[in-house]
Amino acid sequence: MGCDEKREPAGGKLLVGDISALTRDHCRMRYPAKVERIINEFVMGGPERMQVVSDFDYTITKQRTEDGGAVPSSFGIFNACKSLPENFKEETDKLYHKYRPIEIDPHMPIAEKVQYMIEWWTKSGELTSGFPFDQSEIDQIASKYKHALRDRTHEFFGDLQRLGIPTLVFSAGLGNSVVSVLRQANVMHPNVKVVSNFLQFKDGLLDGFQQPMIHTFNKNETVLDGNDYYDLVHTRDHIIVMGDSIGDADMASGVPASSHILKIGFLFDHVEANMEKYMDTFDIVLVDDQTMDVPRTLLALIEKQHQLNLQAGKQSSL
Ligand SMILES: C[n+]1cn([C@@H]2O[C@H](COP(=O)(O)OP(=O)(O)O)[C@@H](O)[C@H]2O)c2nc(N)[nH]c(=O)c21
Ligand SMILES: [Mg+2]
Repeated sequence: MGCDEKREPAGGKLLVGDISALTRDHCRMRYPAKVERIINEFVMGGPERMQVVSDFDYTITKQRTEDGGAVPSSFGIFNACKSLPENFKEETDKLYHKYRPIEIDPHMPIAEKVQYMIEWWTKSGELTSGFPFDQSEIDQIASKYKHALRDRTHEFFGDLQRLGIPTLVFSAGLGNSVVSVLRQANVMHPNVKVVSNFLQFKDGLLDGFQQPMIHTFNKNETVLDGNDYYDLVHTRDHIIVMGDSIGDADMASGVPASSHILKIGFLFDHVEANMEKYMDTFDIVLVDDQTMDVPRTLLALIEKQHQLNLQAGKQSSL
């Protein structure tokens, strides 16, 4: 805690009880006072100290659509492509049934799981090898799902661009699908970076995934170490993390310990059974909220104060 704590936004300290998006029934917080403190830090620090880190599948895409239609994951979009070899789906399904239970096993230590995840992504990469493939196939399937993003996603990415806030979309899925959906939804602005597994080609044929491999348990800022994006964000110590899985809450691990991190979790499946764990893990838990309204509210508060500061700066220089 620095001397920032004694400073307050121009209109006085913000209270969570006065922020209507945070007082709605489906918005839960275990420690509202902590959320309030972080929001005030964010507002005082301004956009130049902010960064956003978001999961893709079922965080940027919806967990539930109006027409009840299922939204495929990024791997699911690839699996729906027509030119995959006959046995591809069968073989990757076998891997899924073997490794998925390990990924979500509540009893196995993470260190042990990591080896299995490396095995899974490696074998999946091997199956994704040795046949011709065109990105346009992914684009065609992805175009059907560009409307399956959370309501006001377009506005949210617009806010982030206007405020110049670096936004990392982190996915242990397939980057080619992630970028295709984001591009076709017109939100792939220059401030947006996708870190994920991208297809690799050799001699005109698929050759697995590019390095570094991003799997469930290294999906955090430590894998960025040393790359350009790390240089861009490592001084931005005010971080909004958004995800739908418990593991997503760790996406900002690797940033300096002094950072202020606000974790937003979207909870949809088995709400009762999962609530306790989500409340332990995320600062704000949004239950069946298929919008970007809460993160947008935070950005609006930051922008309002920023504009007041700019105006005050102009007046004092007159
Ligand atoms: C290697 N591999 C991993 N997965 C799953 O893809 C998920 C991608 O991880 P994520 O990016 O954290 O996405 P999420 O938002 O869906 O959690 C992992 O959690 C795995 O369960 C996979 N799913 C499919 N269909 N095929 C694969 O080859 C495959
Ligand atoms: Mg997800």
